[in-house]
Amino acid sequence: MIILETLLFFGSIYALKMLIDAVSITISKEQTEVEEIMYTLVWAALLTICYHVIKAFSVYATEIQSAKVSEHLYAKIHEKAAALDYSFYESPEYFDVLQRAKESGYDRPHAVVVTLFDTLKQVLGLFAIASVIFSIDALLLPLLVACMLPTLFIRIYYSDKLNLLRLRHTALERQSGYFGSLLTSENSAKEVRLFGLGDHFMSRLVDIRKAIVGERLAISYRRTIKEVMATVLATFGFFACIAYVVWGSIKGLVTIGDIAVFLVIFPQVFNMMQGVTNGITVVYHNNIFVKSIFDLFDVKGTEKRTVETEVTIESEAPISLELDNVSFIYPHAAKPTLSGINLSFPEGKVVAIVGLNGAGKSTLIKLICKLYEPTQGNISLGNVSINSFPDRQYRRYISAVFQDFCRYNVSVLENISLGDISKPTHELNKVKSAAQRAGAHEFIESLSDGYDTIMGRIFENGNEVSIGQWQKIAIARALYSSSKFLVLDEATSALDAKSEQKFFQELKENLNGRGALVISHRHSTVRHADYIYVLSNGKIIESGTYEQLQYAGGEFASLFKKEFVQEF
Ligand SMILES: Nc1ncnc2c1ncn2[C@@H]1O[C@H](COP(=O)(O)OP(=O)(O)OP(=O)(O)O)[C@@H](O)[C@H]1O
Repeated sequence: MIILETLLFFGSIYALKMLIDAVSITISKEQTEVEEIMYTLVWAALLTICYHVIKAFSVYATEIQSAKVSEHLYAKIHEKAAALDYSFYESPEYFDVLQRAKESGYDRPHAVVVTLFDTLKQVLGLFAIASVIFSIDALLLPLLVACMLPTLFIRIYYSDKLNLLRLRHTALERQSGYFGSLLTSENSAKEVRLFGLGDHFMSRLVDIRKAIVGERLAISYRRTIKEVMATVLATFGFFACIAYVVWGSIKGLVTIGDIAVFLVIFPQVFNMMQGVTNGITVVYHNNIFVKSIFDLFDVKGTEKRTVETEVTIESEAPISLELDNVSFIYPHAAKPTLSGINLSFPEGKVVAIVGLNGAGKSTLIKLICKLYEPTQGNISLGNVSINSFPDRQYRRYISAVFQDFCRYNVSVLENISLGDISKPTHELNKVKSAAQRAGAHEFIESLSDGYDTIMGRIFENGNEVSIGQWQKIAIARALYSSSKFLVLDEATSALDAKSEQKFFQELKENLNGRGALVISHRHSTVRHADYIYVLSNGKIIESGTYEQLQYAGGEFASLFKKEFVQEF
């Protein structure tokens, strides 16, 4: 379409020149050649109409193309971010790459496509015009090109400078985004008001923004000065070309049609050359941003073996998840968080892990959920190393309620059924049963639309519920899955005492033969466990049944004695 559009443009210009020449011949011969004039006039009109029709459709085609490219890349960015290992969320460098890709995600590819087509059109148009100009005088063309080159070089030079600045500023941009979100998000709204932190965070935000914008504007200022100089130079050059052609017409070297056409197309050449220079600069500039997207696509997963073939666990008896001498050190951390952990987590049993803050309990859960690999030792499921399982298959065996569980702003039904998206969607009976076991059914029924109620306040008609009620939904989500093991990391911390007691009293029955790994600081929770491990500074220091540990009078007994007294 662009080629057709250019040919039509060139054709209409040429028909115009023929028309002027026909008119000037008529005047010089002092005889009227109406037929010839009408003929070229009709041609010029037809070509101009076709040119405008094709041009309109060409704009539409570009819109389709750019929308498709943008949507595709936008989807790919999110797909890539979701597919990367959890460990990437430990790395500030990854967040920088992700931030740059997200920044460039939607607008930049669109801008590249639109500008690319636009510039291509301008270049083809220039070729068409160049041939006309060439036919007037061969010297004009190189002169015109030379006029525009300094502007092009200056813009490319400063695009590079701005990009280097952008790379240097990514971390600052993230910081400013962070302080911005503290000022605007619901999560921080209460504390910001209560502690009067608004002005404090605002001044941090303003300082960062000043540093970012100040440097950027300083570069833009230097670029503007140089551009003005180059444009003045180019304009002198263009007017020198006009003088040259006018002089040629006085000498009788060019026809009236030629000079008329030159004067008609001259402003267009000027604009087109400006357009091409702008286009090349914009494509170059935006391409730097688009490169950020490909930098994200190039991020490789960790060195983990990727297993494709599913494993069959050959055991009729209940299986067990075993940790054998497992140690773990976080990337960039100085010392291990877990050392020499031996632990058994059998199907059908409730196992508890207790320990002080920072003992390594949540880290242990991350290893069990295969979000990290142990630095040493082995984790096996049904006597098969978990490294032999494809991630997807392994995670079908485990469901979890994390301390920082997700609050999905979708319907209650969807919220719970997200626990197992492989099940036929929205099996209301199974969802209800999970909600009943989590103690959530009653409050769900009291919501305006029951299980169809949209949760959270982000979307229209959303219903906010209490944190404890959100936690019950998260528990229902985990119970809805058909996994063989359930991990509960402080999963009942927001439940009222009555609900928590009921939940743990009925846990065994509600587990339907699954295993449950419970992390809790509460005595009332731990005492329901079949077996307890005590973790301290990343090591298991005691293990046994509740009675054995109380009797032993060690760390566990001293940890829970006080609370025991308080509770009763
Ligand atoms: N992402 C991380 N990178 C580096 N070190 C970490 C990371 N997360 C936790 N740690 C370190 O590991 C230690 C154990 O943390 P973990 O969250 O496993 O403790 P926990 O026993 O679950 O504590 P709590 O009872 O407070 O939830 C912490 O002291 C912390 O220093």
